[in-house]
Amino acid sequence: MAVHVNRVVLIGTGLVGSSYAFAMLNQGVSEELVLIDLNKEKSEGDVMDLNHGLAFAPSSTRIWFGDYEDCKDADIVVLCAGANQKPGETRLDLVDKNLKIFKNIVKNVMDNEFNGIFIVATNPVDILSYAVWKYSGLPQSQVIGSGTILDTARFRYLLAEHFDVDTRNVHAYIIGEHGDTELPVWSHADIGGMPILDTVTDQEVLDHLFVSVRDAAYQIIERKGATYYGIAMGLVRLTKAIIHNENSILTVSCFLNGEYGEKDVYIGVPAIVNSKGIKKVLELKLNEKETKQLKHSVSVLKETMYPFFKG
Ligand SMILES: NC(=O)C1=CN([C@@H]2O[C@H](COP(=O)(O)OP(=O)(O)OC[C@H]3O[C@@H](n4cnc5c(N)ncnc54)[C@H](O)[C@@H]3O)[C@@H](O)[C@H]2O)C=CC1
Ligand SMILES: CC(=O)C(=O)O
Repeated sequence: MAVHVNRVVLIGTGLVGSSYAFAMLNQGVSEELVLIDLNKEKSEGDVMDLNHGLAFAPSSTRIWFGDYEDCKDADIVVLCAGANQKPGETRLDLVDKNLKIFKNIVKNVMDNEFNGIFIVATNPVDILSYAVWKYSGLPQSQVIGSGTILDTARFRYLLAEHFDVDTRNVHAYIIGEHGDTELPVWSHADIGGMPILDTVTDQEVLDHLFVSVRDAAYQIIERKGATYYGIAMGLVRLTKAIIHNENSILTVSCFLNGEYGEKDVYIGVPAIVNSKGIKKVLELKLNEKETKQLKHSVSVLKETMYPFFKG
């Protein structure tokens, strides 16, 4: 019997993509990593540079500059190609430009009979995940957006700082659009089994923590032009959940088909992720305020994307 060699194809090796490739190598996640980008020179340079680090990696990875034919045998295709936000731009402002880029990329991938899992990182990530599902014709379970994986990580970090505990002991989710209408699920946030709302009752403190999460990307973009390390590590976490068939719960952008009373939208919610992709969307019991906020987030996404998909 032939031994399966796991292969990840990364399309878009800019700041996010190359940080992802670096993190993949450092964590020894896949046996093969293929880089594709319009900017061939830059990508070839990355391949050389990454290969020179192999002697220090925890396990061996074959890395090369490839083309769309390499998608045929891939387990995962990670999409980081496209425009990023300039200072003052929202993620939704990128929709037109990046949808055009994605139509082309997804066609090239599917022309090579790809039947693995798509991971989408490019913004606006919820709308582009919906687009990848539509353009590819793959089942919804095989298209996963990074959703609020990064926002949730930022939230956990800021809460950990506030309470002076290890980030990994904070259990709290940001859900909704990966963008300005996202929301914190305070009703299910706990540290070591103790609900945060039992300890903090000052709404101003809670609001300040959340706003710092929601606006983190703007703060970073103002300072250094782009964000990439946090998302790169989040994408690697997601890749590992798929490659190792982990059944891990992550806040990713997935298709809602009645969950939370919503349909026909990709949005960030907790879901179980394994080698088949999205195994199950978890439906948190939200309070009235959270339910309203999620509904608003869904409607903003639909209003933005439907003109591109519904004639
Ligand atoms: N989901 C999330 O949490 C996050 C998402 N992002 C998003 O990731 C995306 C990438 O950001 P950066 O890496 O900073 O941008 P970048 O400009 O550094 O890199 C984009 C890359 O895409 C390539 N590209 C463009 N069109 C292509 C095509 N048709 N085929 C192949 N490659 C193509 C470019 O040559 C470039 O190398 C942006 O949309 C950004 O907003 C960024 C941070 C967090
Ligand atoms: C750019 C972006 O989406 C983020 O850092 O959250």
